[in-house]
Amino acid sequence: MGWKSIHRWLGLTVGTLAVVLGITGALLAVDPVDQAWQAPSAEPGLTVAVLAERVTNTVADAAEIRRLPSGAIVVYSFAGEQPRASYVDPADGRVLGTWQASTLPRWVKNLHRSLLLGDAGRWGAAGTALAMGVLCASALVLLLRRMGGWRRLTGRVRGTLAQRIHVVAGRVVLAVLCLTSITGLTMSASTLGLVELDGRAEPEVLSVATGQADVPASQFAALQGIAVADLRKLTLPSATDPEDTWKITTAQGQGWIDRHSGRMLAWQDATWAQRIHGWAVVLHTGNAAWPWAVVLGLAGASVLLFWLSGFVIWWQARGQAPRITGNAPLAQADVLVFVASEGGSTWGFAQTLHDALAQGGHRVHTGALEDFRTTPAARQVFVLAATYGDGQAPAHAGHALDRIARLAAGTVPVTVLGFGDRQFPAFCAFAVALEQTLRQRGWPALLPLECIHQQSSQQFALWGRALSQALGEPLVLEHVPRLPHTVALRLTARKDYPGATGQPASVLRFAWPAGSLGRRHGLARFAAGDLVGIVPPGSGVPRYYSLASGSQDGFLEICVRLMPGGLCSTHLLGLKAGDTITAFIRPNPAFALPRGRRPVLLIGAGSGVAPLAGFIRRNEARRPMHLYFGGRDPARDFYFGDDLQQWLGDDRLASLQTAFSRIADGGGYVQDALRRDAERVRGLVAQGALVRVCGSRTMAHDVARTLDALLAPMQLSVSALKDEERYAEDVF
Ligand SMILES: Cc1cc2nc3c(=O)[nH]c(=O)nc-3n(C[C@H](O)[C@H](O)[C@H](O)COP(=O)(O)O)c2cc1C
Repeated sequence: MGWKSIHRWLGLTVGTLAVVLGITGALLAVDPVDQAWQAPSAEPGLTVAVLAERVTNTVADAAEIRRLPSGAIVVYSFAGEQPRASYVDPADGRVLGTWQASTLPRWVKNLHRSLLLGDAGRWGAAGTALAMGVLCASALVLLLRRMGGWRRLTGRVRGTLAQRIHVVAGRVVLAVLCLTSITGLTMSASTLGLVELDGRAEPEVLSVATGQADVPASQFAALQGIAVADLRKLTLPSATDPEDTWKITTAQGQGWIDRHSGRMLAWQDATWAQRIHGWAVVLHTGNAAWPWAVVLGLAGASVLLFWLSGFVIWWQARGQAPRITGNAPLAQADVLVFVASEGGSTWGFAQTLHDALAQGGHRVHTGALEDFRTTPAARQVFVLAATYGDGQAPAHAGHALDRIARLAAGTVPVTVLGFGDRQFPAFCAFAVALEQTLRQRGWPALLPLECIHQQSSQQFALWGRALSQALGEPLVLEHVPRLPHTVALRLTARKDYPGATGQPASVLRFAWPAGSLGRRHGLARFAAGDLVGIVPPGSGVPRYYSLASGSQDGFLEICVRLMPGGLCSTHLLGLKAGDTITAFIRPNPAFALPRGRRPVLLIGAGSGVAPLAGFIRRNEARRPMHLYFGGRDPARDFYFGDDLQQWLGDDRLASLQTAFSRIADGGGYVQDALRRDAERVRGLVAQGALVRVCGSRTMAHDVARTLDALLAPMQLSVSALKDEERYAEDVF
């Protein structure tokens, strides 16, 4: 069982009890905070001798003086037969008011300590604390794996909202939760009698009358050397027993003092078990320092957040869990498909491939990559591998690469298909490593490695076409991902362009429905650079377009170029004002522009200028934004051209450089414009500029190569900028 399973199942089961302990713990943290405000602490340097004198002067029948961990002094006395506990001011011994152990109902403490089940419940609570410890340890392993090691622990967290909440909260409170479970276990060990704090007998000592007048407490030599800061409790001798002694307990131990002479009669050092227990209590309850109690309270309350977000993560993963239908037995299959997936989506693609091949008459077996093997019956092997944790394998396939590297090469072709995201510097790194290892070992391949960006169904379908050709069989890979809730959007305006190479294009503006999914539901907020998924009629596969507007603009705008034979672009370019489309929003947080004053370098080609135009439109703060636009012909594909001129005029756009490749003196490609402006580009990067690139994959690749060359003298590269989260691409 891996760390992930341990974490998941412990979290889902014992996690519910941990929520009870967390919430009650958070409530109990109120007490130390409350007590810290009730009474003052002793002045620094005050000795127990002086304190005892002051208190005995004001409280005639004082029986015991306690210093609470908060520093407040409480005196226990008797009013007749009635025991009483009062706060006193250590400055003069004045009684300040009645002391109460807790302002909370007793059952809260009992619920926390024993789940309201008495002794059996104490074992239950201890077991839960142990489970919390294991949850924390597994969380640390998973956190490091997810983020790609210690060095990246503080990096940006990616994933769904629930995943981000779980990971970010984990980074903040994991250490505190670990500590509370360890200290909780330490305390349970003594409450349950597993550890004896002090097995020694008390010394048999008595006060001896000297015949002279008794020394007053303020002159007790034994008490003069002890600061109030070290005091735990001071028990006064009984008024009626002349042989009774004073007894003092401090963090260091306990001592017995002659009531007549004030001499220390006996002293016992605190045992190690007592000292450790003392620290555990302080750290677990926060009773010695109210700010720590606040931290503990927040950490306790966060357990509920972990449980809820963990539950959502489990629920979502459940929906994507591998459930391959129609799986042929391994030994009989002529096609084997092996999958490495963290979030589960790659299994969906595997199922699509599986079904298409099975429909073509193949016997297909699909399994997890850690079970990689070939069989005598296998004719083709496919490996579908996602990359995680900044270039690493998904957790379940952590050892698969090493295993494959040790296998003797077979003769059956093994084709790798990677799944990743270009926003990561190590794009599809695990698939690349698999491909390299397989080729180095001598395995043949039917097709070279292909990497699918952001789970693109279109890219997968294209790979399917290449596969169909290579196999010499008809094969269509139409992967229909699970779609989120969609809404109908109504076209309100369009601006048409002749487009380059005879492919007309339009900027389409849709009204954003304020009611159903719109602004009133915070969930549906979107920003320029996010994606709108459009489901064309007659297909379940959405096509994604980058948004040129944000919800604050009050409309949704995209730039669409007609793709020859393209179902969605044909549908969109055929729309008239008033027609509707079916759509949903897919956030693209890695491409979003963080707020700030840092300059922004925007590089876009063709319809790729759309999200960049959206950034400029919202640049009300007039941060310096510089746009490099690449097109073919200003008369045909200068999308947003009029808007850009207007934004230049009102300073939303600081500068605009264009390059048109199909006209004389047009300036070539956008990367040529960057090269011409090398000094300026370096200057902007030196000022901390953020870079956003949007356009075709080839264009993004050429821009990255150009910038690598331009930045080399600064010992910088595109990959270094990506590491610093200053460089993001949106490619299609
Ligand atoms: C936390 C996290 C880390 C990721 N790290 C990388 C990475 O280093 N390189 C990459 O190309 N993709 C990375 N991705 C993107 C995933 O590989 C991509 O979304 C993939 O399609 C997920 O497939 P799965 O759902 O089967 O796990 C990461 C995604 C997440 C959530």
